[in-house]
Amino acid sequence: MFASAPLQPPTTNLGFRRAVVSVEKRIGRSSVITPGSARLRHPSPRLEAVSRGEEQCCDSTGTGNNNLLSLCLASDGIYRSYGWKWDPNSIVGILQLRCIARASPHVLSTVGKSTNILWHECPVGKLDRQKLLGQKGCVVWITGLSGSGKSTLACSLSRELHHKGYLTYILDGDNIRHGLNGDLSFNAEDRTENIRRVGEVAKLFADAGVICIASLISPYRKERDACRAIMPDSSFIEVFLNIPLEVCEARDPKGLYRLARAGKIKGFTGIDDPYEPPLNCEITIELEDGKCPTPKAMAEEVAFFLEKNGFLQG
Ligand SMILES: Nc1ncnc2c1ncn2[C@@H]1O[C@H](COP(=O)(O)OS(=O)(=O)O)[C@@H](OP(=O)(O)O)[C@H]1O
Ligand SMILES: Nc1ncnc2c1ncn2[C@@H]1O[C@H](COP(=O)(O)OP(=O)(O)O)[C@@H](O)[C@H]1O
Repeated sequence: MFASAPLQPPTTNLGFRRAVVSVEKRIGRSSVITPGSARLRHPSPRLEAVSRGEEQCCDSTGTGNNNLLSLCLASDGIYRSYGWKWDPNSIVGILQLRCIARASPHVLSTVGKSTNILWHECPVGKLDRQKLLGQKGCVVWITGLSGSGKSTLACSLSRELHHKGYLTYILDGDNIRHGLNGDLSFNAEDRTENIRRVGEVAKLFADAGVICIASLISPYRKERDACRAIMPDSSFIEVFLNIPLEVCEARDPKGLYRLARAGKIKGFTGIDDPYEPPLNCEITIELEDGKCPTPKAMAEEVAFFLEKNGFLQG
């Protein structure tokens, strides 16, 4: 059941600090093979940190071989790992490793232009918040042309989930540009930054346990994929509103296509600026018999996906 291939001493990436982990002993029915190596049996485990006592939990992703560990930084400055649930829906196995890391607890780091910074952990973790809310934080990322119905779907989904007792929050491109991203234009560089920032904010909402609905054109595949990449496994749900340009243009609720066609807006998505459709998104919504599904039907499709994938339980 457990592959016997020797692993590297698991180097657990805590983002700003790297801790070389040596396995101390095996507890329970899972998976430590030899000192200095550990292997988890689930091919792609979705690990959730279980916060213990007064220790601080660090969500972390191990490198290589699916060798994922989450570590707790205890007050004595030693990292230890405890029991993890594999899968939030069905506990197919409890891993109970006990690891000790040789690492300094106070390693300052540099991220971009931020020097000498230290990540602070809190004993109240994501799992605790999810239990409290009875849902799992995630990002529903709605992408599509202007006028494709992103805001309509976002509102409809939010309403549907809210009525069922789930906490949602919408990050709408138009709205965010009224505040946080008001310094950004629509040139490629600024759109990239727009998407990056919304991705980071969405990640925080998801970490808070909220079902975060991000609706922005987000025309570039690379940037959407980058947002996906910063999210924990499978909690980024990309919804492509694949509504043809002709339909969006006919709707033109803000008159922007008309202005773009008249050359009064330069670099308008779909007219003289590119839109790169997703290649591998979770949900695609498109015309059926030439008609767009109703906002309610679109929302129900997304809500069904969330339900089926365990996001609507703590
Ligand atoms: N040049 C150009 N191209 C596309 N859209 C434009 C442009 N200029 C202004 N608008 C208005 O801005 C809204 C899109 O903002 P986003 O933040 O979602 O765009 S992006 O993701 O940065 O591409 C978009 O809103 P939606 O129609 O809701 O998509 C437009 O109202
Ligand atoms: N499923 C739908 N069926 C019919 N009309 C829709 C649908 N979704 C949106 N619309 C209409 O299309 C227009 C653009 O929708 P909107 O949500 O503002 O798009 P976006 O946020 O992508 O720009 C609005 O007038 C809206 O009422």
